[in-house]
Amino acid sequence: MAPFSLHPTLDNGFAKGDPSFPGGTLHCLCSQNPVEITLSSNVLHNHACGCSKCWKPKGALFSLVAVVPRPNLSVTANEDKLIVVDETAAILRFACKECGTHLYGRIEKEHPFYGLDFVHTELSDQKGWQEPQFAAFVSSIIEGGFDPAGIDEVRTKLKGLGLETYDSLSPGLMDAIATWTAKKNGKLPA
Ligand SMILES: N[C@@H](CCC(=O)N[C@@H](CSCO)C(=O)NCC(=O)O)C(=O)O
Ligand SMILES: [Zn+2]
Ligand SMILES: [Zn+2]
Repeated sequence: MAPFSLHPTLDNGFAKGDPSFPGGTLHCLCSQNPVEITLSSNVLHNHACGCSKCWKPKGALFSLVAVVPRPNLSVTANEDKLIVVDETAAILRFACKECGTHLYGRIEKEHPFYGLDFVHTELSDQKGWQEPQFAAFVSSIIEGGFDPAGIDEVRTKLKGLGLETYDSLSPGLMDAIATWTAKKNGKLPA
């Protein structure tokens, strides 16, 4: 198998975050007039995502993506450079039109994760953000062109980093989605 990069933050191991970290700023990769967002809290559910929609740094197989309550996110510089990459997706991903970096993803329709914004903490210069908790949508990297013969090696590397691997989201998040659906369709009390 040719060498591959899971993600620059994962390849050589990563440090645990600081549970009392108060939040900070994230910025796109433009050298001039970068778009900046400010988070007023740490993130939750940080995870590696192999899906084709989440933003990945160049050469990486995975995205690192986390959520933050929507009221805790504000765009604090150069908002005029943001565009939505796919208006049809559930998660509307706001990207810098110059460098292509996704700053945040927001849900505007009825959805189990309505009220949570999706962010990439690697875009921050600060330390203390929650560390990755698991790897999601691992098989989806094949949709992106990864050789299926190498997928066991990918799962082994992720597990070696302490990240359990799933081909959708983690059981906790899948249960949260199922609970939301059951309440919506009346199978469970709202
Ligand atoms: N195989 C597909 C999977 C795409 C997918 O369903 N992605 C998830 C997770 S993104 C963050 O964890 C999702 O919820 N997508 C909704 C959206 O992107 O709007 C693929 O690889 O494309
Ligand atoms: Zn940019
Ligand atoms: Zn994803």
